Amino acid sequence: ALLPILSYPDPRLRTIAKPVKEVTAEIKTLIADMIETMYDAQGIGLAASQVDRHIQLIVMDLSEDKDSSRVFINPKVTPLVEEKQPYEEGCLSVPEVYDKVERPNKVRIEALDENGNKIDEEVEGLLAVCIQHEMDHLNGVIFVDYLSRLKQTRARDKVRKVLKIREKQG
Ligand SMILES: O=C(O)C[C@@H](Cc1ccccc1)C(=O)SCC(=O)c1ccccc1
Ligand SMILES: [Zn+2]
Repeated sequence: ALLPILSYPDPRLRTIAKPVKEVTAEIKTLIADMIETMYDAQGIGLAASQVDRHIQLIVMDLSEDKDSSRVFINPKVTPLVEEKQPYEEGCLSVPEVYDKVERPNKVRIEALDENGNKIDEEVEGLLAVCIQHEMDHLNGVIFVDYLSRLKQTRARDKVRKVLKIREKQG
């Protein structure tokens, strides 16, 4: 089922997500709904925080054909390089706002997958950028927090405008 995505600056987006204790049937349903919602919103990632579920769960799919989704439960991300690189980011909770954010572009991801199997990978490029962006969501951080006050104000105005237009479109 499609889930409503919280929009910036909704304070619920600032909630700190709790670890997942057990991958229950309910959580497997949430995973499927998040993947469906991510594709419908044309995203490459989605954190549970964005659908108002405050548990440490991320889904991602960077593939062209949108046929290889990945699930990260209780993820831990460790930068593998000091140097930060800028990357043009977007966010499904801040629609139609794109801006450069500097992040390490090589990280180690430790997590569980949807079957409770351990994930321990070194990734770089867009996958590294995206997992850090999603991890931020689980910690109540949104990419606009890294931008200037002026850009944050412009982002708030833009989101308000976009949501009004989407409401009219029905
Ligand atoms: O809000 C989210 O977490 C999803 C977000 C993930 C993300 C994209 C790009 C850089 C960092 C994190 C999106 O999918 S935004 C929409 C999108 O598909 C996209 C935007 C910019 C570059 C590439 C993809
Ligand atoms: Zn986001």
